[in-house]
Amino acid sequence: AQSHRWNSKNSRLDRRTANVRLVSVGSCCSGNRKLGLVCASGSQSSVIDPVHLPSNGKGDHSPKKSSESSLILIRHGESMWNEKNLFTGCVDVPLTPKGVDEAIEAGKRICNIPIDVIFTSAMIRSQMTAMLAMMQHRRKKVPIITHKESEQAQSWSKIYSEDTKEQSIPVITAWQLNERMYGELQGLNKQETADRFGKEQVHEWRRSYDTPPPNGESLEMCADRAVSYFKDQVVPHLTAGKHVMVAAHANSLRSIIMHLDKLTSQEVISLELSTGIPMLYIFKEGEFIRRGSPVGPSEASVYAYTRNI
Ligand SMILES: O=C(O)[C@H](O)COP(=O)(O)O
Repeated sequence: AQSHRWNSKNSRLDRRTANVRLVSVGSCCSGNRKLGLVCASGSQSSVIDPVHLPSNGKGDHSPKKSSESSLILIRHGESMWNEKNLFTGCVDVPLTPKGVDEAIEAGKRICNIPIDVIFTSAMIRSQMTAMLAMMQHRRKKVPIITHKESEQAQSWSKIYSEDTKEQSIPVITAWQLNERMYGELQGLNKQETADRFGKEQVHEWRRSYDTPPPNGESLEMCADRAVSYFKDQVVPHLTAGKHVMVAAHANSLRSIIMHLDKLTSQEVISLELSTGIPMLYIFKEGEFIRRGSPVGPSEASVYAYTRNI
């Protein structure tokens, strides 16, 4: 398990949900597929918060309409430059085999959470993470990257079957969700850079809100594009009752979580995201409620699942 700190004024999880895991506990008597949470604290384990997905008798467990939507945020799995401890930013590098495994594991953790639309950045490490995670999804719908970069791209990628479309999940790629541009640090080794410029200076570049790296983006500048895109393009889907997954990057997601959790520029300094660990929010009546996060380096990731999804 990787170390993970999610310290913020709004992220004090209900300890009741701490250290629980989402598991399928088989079908209950009415034939509904019941999902529950196994509270794995200590030696005791019990199923809490059972969730019933209505069955239409054909084995389809599409969630009943609810006033809630789920939002999954996930940082890409380990990339080849994460492994080399290099500043990556907007350099488009792929996952390592470990990053592939992290994406597959993430998919197992979210395999029962409904997903209707996926957003990724324009970078392969976030797209690989989304696709690999979706290979584990229970509904086995096919994630399809949408192409609207030109009229020809849009017309040449058209799907001419409503049934096939029904069995697909649109994947929308957006440069606005790319990692913050690390400027003249891109490609440099993080430890060597700290040795050269000082640990405090590099920490300031990496984690502060308004101090940009040399000729790069500050978190604030990254937020200007990532949070604006989230509000304009992602939130309307949630408002329409669609369940959304966003696969992106450490800092583009830090800027979005800062917005969701209303973190101050001081609090966001301590917000760290591990590679490949999904985080769950519930969107309800215009508000975002954190429903799960990894609670610590040695505990299973936490998904407190609401009754209505
Ligand atoms: O761009 C990178 O180097 C990593 O994705 C994030 O780097 P950071 O943890 O230094 O922000």
